Amino acid sequence: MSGTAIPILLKRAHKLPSPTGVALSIMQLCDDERVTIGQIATLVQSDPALTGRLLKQANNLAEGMMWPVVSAVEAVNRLGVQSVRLLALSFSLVDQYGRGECEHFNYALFWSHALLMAVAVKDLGEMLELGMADELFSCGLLSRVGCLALATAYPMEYSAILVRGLEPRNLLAEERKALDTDHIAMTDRLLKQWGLPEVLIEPLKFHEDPEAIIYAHGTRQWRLATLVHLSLRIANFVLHPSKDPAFQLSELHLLAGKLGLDESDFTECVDDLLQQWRMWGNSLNVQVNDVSSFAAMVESHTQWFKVLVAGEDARFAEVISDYLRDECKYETLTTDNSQDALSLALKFKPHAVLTFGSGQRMNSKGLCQALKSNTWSQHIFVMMLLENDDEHRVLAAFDAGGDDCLPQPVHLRCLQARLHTQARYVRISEAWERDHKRLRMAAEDLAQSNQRLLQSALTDPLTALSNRRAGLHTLAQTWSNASRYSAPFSVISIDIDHFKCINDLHGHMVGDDVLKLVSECLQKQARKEDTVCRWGGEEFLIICPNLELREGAYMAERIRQAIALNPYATDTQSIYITASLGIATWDNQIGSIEQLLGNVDQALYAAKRGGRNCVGVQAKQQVRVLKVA
Ligand SMILES: Nc1nc2c(ncn2[C@@H]2O[C@H](COP(=O)(O)OP(=O)(O)OP(=O)(O)O)[C@@H](O)[C@H]2O)c(=O)[nH]1
Repeated sequence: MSGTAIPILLKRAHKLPSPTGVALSIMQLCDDERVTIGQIATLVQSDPALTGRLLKQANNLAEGMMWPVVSAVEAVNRLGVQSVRLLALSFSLVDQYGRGECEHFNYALFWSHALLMAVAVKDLGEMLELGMADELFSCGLLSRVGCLALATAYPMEYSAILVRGLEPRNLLAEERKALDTDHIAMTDRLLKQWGLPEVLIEPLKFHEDPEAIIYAHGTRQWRLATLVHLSLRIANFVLHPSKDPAFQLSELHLLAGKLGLDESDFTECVDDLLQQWRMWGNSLNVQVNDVSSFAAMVESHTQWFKVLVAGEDARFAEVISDYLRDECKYETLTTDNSQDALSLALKFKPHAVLTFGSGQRMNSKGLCQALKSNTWSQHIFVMMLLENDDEHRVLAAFDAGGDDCLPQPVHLRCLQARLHTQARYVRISEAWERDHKRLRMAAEDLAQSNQRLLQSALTDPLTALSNRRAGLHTLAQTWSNASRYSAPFSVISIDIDHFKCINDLHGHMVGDDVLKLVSECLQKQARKEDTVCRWGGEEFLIICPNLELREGAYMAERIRQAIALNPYATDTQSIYITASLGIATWDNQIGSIEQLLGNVDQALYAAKRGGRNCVGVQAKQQVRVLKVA
């Protein structure tokens, strides 16, 4: 957190969410190493609501055991001291912060969402063996407590941000701009303060943006961060349904798949956790929606799967089509001839084609071959319904490019099961495709940022010339070319004369402008193949490949004149600028770049000593200064 915000936050620290009463006493007591279970249980008993909730949680854990947990001592024993501490904290926050001053912060929705995340992180986390149930529950419940903290500490300011309904990424940026902190940082701060395990806190930082996860794929930390993100998406799916629930669902299944959860296990688990969410909602007085089962939601959003039924027997085609529409909620079309089937496939873009018949109007084998030979239709799943399942017919169906076949009479339930698998495959592969596209875009963004970073690391910000580091790199390349092809090259150093006086007399801003003016002048004078760089302060270097000493000396002299003839004009006066230049050329005798640069320096110093505004030339261990008559 930077500058001004610390005092503001410190001033408002007392307004940040914190447990009170019995919960606070329990937390303090649990932090004492000598505490006994009996002491904690006595404290728990002083709060009947808390006792009831802990008993419920302990009995959830004890599911399948012969005797239910009935006393506070047993509950504390079963849950463990740390779990009791975290649960007391969580329940206390839910009780106290059900309402508040921040106008556009929906407190009821916040807790409803948090509770659903809590149950999701706990249930899925247990299934994936990522931690202890109660720790996972508290971690899920408080994973976005930073939002509540901002609403509590800055009610007016945060309300003004929330009313704009920003996307998560923009919301974070706005929070930082207006409050100099954000809800992710606040969550991190509070959870550390409340003593949640560090291994659970760290992954929470990435729960809104899984592409930013820094952990290696498949590690425990990666799985935790992905789990919390999945739980966030489940809670969003239930509480903030989008215009495209089928899309949201396919994203959920893809994420679950990444965590190794099988689709039917996942559906079952979500159904179970929705039930728990309702139970917890009642017990904690948190509002919960009356949602239909998750399995039913999955079922009702499979409508997008489109099937073209193309069969010679139009009546039978209608029967299949009606069944798929009514029972599976698929979108269907029927036809009884091959030609129409192709044009319908082009317009309707079905995910699957069911075809049967080998008469004049409908040639299912021919239709299958036509679909599989066109690029636009190759991917369509083609199922052929055969008159019987003799080996010859089955092999011929696959030879024609069919993806699957069923013998007639068709068992509609079997057909449904096969198409359902295909629909699931299509849904996952579409989601995968989107995921892949997002990753590719993220990789492109990263490559561009890296390129910009590299560029800025090699560029002088004031003059936009190559900087010293880039200059050294070019020198090394030029050196290696010269050694390989025995092609000479020259290096010219340019140092503005009495630059300190310009700064002292006219100020640094003018000094900067003069540096820019000189750099433009150098670029104009340099050849295309030369590299002009800012070597430091008021010194520049030009690396000139394939330039002998004689021509190099002419070029240096030309540059000197150009600088001298190009004064810097202010509104009131012209500032005359001169520079001293040194030049040296590579030859086989020079053993290193440092030696060559040393020669250029000698030439430059000679020019300075020789009265400035002139060119020093270093050749064959001799230095001379070119004097202009
Ligand atoms: N405005 C401005 N001044 C700079 C920058 N970098 C270095 N300087 C100044 O450049 C001046 C260089 O001064 P000196 O090394 O004494 O050289 P000089 O005054 O040019 O004298 P001679 O080279 O001996 O002719 C110092 O005052 C630096 O503060 C810059 O980016 N902008």
